[in-house]
Amino acid sequence: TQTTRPQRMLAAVQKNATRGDPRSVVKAIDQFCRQKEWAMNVGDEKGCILDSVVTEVNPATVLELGTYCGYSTVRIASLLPSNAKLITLEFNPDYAAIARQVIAWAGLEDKVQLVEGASGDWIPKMKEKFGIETFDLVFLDHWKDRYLPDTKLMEECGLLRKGSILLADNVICPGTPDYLEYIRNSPRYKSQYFKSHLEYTKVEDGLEKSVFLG
Ligand SMILES: Nc1ncnc2c1ncn2CCCCCNC(=O)c1cc(-c2ccc(F)cc2)cc(O)c1O
Ligand SMILES: [Mg+2]
Repeated sequence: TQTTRPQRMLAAVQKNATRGDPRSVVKAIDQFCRQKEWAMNVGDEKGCILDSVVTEVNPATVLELGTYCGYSTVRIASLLPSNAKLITLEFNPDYAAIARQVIAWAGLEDKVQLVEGASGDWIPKMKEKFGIETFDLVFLDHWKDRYLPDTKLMEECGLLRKGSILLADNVICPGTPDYLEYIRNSPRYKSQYFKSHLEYTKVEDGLEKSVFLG
């Protein structure tokens, strides 16, 4: 029977990457996506911007919305200090099953909690279920029409503190116009656009980094 693209991506990781070596996992996925099949990972170009933001923030608590196959999960978790926690939400159980194996191959399962379900359902439960006060960094990479409602939800649930950083993928392609309009015009955020390209292509895309001012 036919395998899925995430299954073929995992096979490429298990074939070409070294267990316990997150950089080799990232490299194997990028090679698979450039040489074999495009896939919607944040990719190597935007991934470097992601890395620089994670390193600058040095977060103790991270929320990732939209795990997919775990590529950005591995990039982020590999840069976290030992006591830091990354919670990643994935709606699609098939993607989640692959992501768990990718994260395990990278040896990062102790830093990552992958939760299956919709962001709108889980954001209100973060404090009670995971003992989270606030998130130092949120990486938005899920349904593009959920970026705005989920940001408002995080504000309402008190999950953001003065200085919390939101980093949003795909603000140009596929695009998140309502989110951009809100976050760039709200007096409660200071935003910065990092121009880049849609993963593995020459199409323009970028990351929007926003600081919550409280
Ligand atoms: N916990 C949760 N709650 C709600 N939704 C949830 C979720 N967990 C997952 N999802 C559902 C997200 C499904 C994937 C989201 N990402 C995308 O849709 C995405 C698409 C492109 C793309 C660009 C140009 C093209 F021509 C085609 C595709 C690129 C990207 O970098 C993307 O991140
Ligand atoms: Mg994306």
